[in-house]
Amino acid sequence: MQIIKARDYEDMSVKAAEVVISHLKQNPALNIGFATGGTPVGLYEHLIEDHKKHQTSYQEVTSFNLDEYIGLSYDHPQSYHSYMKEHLFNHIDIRQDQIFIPKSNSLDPETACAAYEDALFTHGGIDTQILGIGSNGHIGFNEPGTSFQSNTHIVQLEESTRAANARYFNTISEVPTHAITMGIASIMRSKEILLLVSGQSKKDALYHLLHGEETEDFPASILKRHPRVTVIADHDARGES
Ligand SMILES: N[C@@H]1[C@@H](O)[C@H](O)[C@@H](COP(=O)(O)O)O[C@@H]1O
Repeated sequence: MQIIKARDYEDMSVKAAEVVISHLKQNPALNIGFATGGTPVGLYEHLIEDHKKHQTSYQEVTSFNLDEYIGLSYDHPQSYHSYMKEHLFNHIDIRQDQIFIPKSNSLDPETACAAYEDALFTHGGIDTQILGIGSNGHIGFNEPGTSFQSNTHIVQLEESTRAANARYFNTISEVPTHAITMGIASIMRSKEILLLVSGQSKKDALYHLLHGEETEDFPASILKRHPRVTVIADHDARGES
């Protein structure tokens, strides 16, 4: 696990964008795994800025998102479909038919999960997976206790996760209780993983990741087994004085 030390959120975002852009330069047909949440917003801003300034193209890119809520329409402002449009896809030249986000509103979500795994496989898997981390160690929406062997699956969200995400909704009761997420095994099949960690609220999670044991009770701990993980963590998340 390589650790890149960033000063603050902005520095973390710039450094993350540099990594993604360098991967895109090496492989314009990169398969990118995107994350949502507050953490990668700055990275996406820098990707958009770079696209406008240097015409870095996404026309050959295929994208896969980690997760999507069940029970929100795709055009609900807090759906991850809307998030990705607002924060990235509406501002770059990615092809609509190359965007994959779990079809959480399917009549048959189990089949949608299997179809998502098929799409990942058919496209040759993810080259560069961007990840955030929940304060309980969740990655994607894989809550503590999720099997390390899990593929894309339906999850019930922990109350702490719903509470953390309630800031985007009017009340916590509006936060969905379930989601579809890529599983731990699906994430681990990515060729390279870029984990972004920012802020004091993630300090304990980062400490656990770096120094704690590998356990399904802390999903991110599996990342130690992956041969190519880069963690970009800012000063507050590292908790250094
Ligand atoms: N499903 C998302 C994750 O993909 C994200 O990485 C994490 C941290 O979110 P944030 O970056 O807002 O702290 O929790 C959310 O619930």
